[in-house]
Amino acid sequence: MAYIQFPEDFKWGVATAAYQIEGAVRQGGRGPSIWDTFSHTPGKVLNGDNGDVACDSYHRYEEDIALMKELGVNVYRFSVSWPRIFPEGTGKVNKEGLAFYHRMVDKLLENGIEPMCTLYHWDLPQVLQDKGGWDNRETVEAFVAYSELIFKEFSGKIKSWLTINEPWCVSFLSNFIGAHAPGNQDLALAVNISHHLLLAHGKAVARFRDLDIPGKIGFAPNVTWLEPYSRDQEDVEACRRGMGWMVDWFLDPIFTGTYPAFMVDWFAANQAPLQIKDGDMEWIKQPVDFIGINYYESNVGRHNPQGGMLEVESVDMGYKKTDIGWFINAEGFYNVLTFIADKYGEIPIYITENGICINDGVEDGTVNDQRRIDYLKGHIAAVARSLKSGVNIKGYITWSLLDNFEWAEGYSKRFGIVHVNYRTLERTKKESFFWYQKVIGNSWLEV
Ligand SMILES: N=NNCCOCCOc1ccc(-c2cn(C[C@@H]3NC[C@@H](O)[C@H]3O)nn2)cc1
Repeated sequence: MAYIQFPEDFKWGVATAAYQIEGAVRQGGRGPSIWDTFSHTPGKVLNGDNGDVACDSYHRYEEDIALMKELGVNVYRFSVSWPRIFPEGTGKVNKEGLAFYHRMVDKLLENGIEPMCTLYHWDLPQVLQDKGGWDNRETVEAFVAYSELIFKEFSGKIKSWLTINEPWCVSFLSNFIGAHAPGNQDLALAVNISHHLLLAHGKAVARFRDLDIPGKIGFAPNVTWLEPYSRDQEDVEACRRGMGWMVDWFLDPIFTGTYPAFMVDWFAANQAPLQIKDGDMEWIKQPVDFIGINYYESNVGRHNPQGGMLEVESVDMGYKKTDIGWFINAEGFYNVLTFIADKYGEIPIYITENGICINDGVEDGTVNDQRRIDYLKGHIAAVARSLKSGVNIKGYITWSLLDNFEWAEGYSKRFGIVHVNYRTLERTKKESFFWYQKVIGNSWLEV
């Protein structure tokens, strides 16, 4: 049996997010978020599911941390629920909310697990949405004030910070495609929101520096790889647009201080002009200490004038699919990681999300999710291959510890290495849990 050994200081972890696991939405002083509103709007979430209870991790976090301890992770990536801290988005602070996260972070530290905190994982306070949400520049300032409070409150306890999770999902998926909260379908609005998200990120990073908070800060874009179906210029350019939309649009401004011109022009031609105010790009290009990369799938892309706003379509090449219908292609993971390293240099990278939707259930007390083990093995091998190619990857954090509320798919789609019975809230360690435990324990991959 051959082994791929990971670097001595390589970190292994699991990830979750507040709205997807906490529940207790009307407990502990929490205010409503846009996902409370969206999930309670008929037709928005499969089966009418919502995050009211989820995995009840607000009450069961000690059980979840015990699972992490058994797993052997060094890092736990979680998110703070903004409306649990500021029920109205700004103004009065909910002390019960702060106390909950102190209890949770203290328990992690007691167990030798490093907390990695995502400040924004999609649960915008509804009061701010009622005032325009991310389309309103006041929300940018509200995010900076919320970030400052959390920086100061947890300074010294939390030393790894992520500002915004998957800004492509927050802007385009949620305000152009409309599949996520708040469910708008307006490209110009989505482009403006993407700019405000980057501005909020940059201003929060600047505040982090000004406050001299110990630790490192980054953000977590979701990325994909689009392989051209042919070498026809039309197919190559169509794939460039698809990657430009999800990757370059969010990384170029931070690393170069400019948006990719070909995408600015494409959006303008689609009646969605980018509106930048003086000084915005200076804020956005604040240096970050690392980037979190969230990767799930890649596609083969082809030009199609009827292929949506970008005129690109995915070609089914017969790759295996996950239970959410995404293609499985670890080669694409390697390709996008080396693309990012080639374009943006030596910036340290954490894989902050990688995982697979496999809906296997519990049979005789076991969940035999071999397909998840196969996916994780192939994608962790792609991380090893990228490391060998010089990509500066510092850690791998799988999505997710627990089956949880998968947004518009509700509870029908399971990403966890631990199964959750949503009626009893019983946790059952899947076979992938034990497989990942061995990988972490040895910090090597058997191939
Ligand atoms: N591209 N065009 N699509 C056309 C039509 O799309 C409709 C739906 O699209 C998408 C695209 C992407 C996603 C997605 C989900 N996760 C997983 C979460 N990551 C953060 C964490 O909370 C996980 O739960 N990452 N990405 C969902 C839906």
